[in-house]
Amino acid sequence: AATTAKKVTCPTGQQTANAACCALFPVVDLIQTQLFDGAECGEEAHSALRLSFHDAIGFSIHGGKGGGADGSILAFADQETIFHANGGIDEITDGQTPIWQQTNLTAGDFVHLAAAVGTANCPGAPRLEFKFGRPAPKAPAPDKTIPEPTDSVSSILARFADAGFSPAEAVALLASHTVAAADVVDPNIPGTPFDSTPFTFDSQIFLEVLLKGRLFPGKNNASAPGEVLSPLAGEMRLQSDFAISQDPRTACFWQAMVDDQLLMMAAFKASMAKLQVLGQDTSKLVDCSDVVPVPKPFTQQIKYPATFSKKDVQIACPILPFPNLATVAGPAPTVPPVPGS
Ligand code: HEM
Ligand SMILES: [Ca+2]
Repeated sequence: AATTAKKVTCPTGQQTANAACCALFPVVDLIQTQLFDGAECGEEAHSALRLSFHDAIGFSIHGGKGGGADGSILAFADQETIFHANGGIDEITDGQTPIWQQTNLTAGDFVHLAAAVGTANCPGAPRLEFKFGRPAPKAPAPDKTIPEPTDSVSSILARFADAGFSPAEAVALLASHTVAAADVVDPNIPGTPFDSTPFTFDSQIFLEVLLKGRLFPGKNNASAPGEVLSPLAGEMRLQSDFAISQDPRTACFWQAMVDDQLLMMAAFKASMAKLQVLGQDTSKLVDCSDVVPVPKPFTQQIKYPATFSKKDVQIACPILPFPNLATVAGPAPTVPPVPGS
């Protein structure tokens, strides 16, 4: 039988496996009230997750790049937010800075705790790990470490490999785009989501990116660099997501996620655990994962958006069967923007 782990009760009443983690419960509350409008999976939670990626990926397993998941993007925001790939990131660094300054956390601990808490606000998300104790960042990350939607699959996979991630792990991390919207790809239509359910951590993103494209969400069908035809009005499809869904090196990892909530959750959790300690000496970090809120589950089968069916799927994985999914009734939807930008 499993042994019951010993827990300590914190002055605030919560329990944790390690007394050092007690200091984090008030920070989690602060983040929820001041940053996430009371535990919402809204624009700020989405942006906090994106921020953790843009912070951590400035790292190479071969050395010579940045400090990884060290919070440099927050501490040196004036320098890193200028990078082209960080377009729009200043909104969340500006939002986090005054809240971070109310805490005793280093920038790295704050950025990666906020990402874990924000993700937990999204139903269907896995409960991400949180490791505590990153030292203060030494320097900003160099430019050109963050993949862009105009990049080729080869260049994206090469960048992920350089940071220590396999193609399967890169696809797993892209589950993040299930709770995501674009503000700056087409600046005329801020808050344009990547799937029809940007407040739910479901596998809808993996399905919708495979559907035949029909339109651009821009005014008068205008397109912008980095996007390709999307299946739904009001929805944006990143060129990189589509290319990765179709490339023989990644297509089967992509398709395997469609309607496999548990696979997606487990793969995303494992890859995020790696991402959020990139460049850190993990032997010096304390496991404070039990301060991260437990996300609400998502247990439904996903569905084709109304009017879509299997005939609209651009299947690129010849070896896996495609799941049988129902179609939502009614006319094709228009996906509303994510408010708050
Ligand atoms: C191939 C790699 C990737 C590319 C090219 C890419 C590109 C983008 C772009 C262009 C946007 C929209 C930015 C805007 O216009 O506001 C975006 C949003 C986002 N990305 Fe990625 N991304 C990648 C990987 C990731 C990863 C690995 C994560 C997290 C683990 C992530 C999390 C997010 C989130 C959560 C948003 C939504 C932010 C919001 O709604 O405010 N992305 N991504
Ligand atoms: Ca979604």
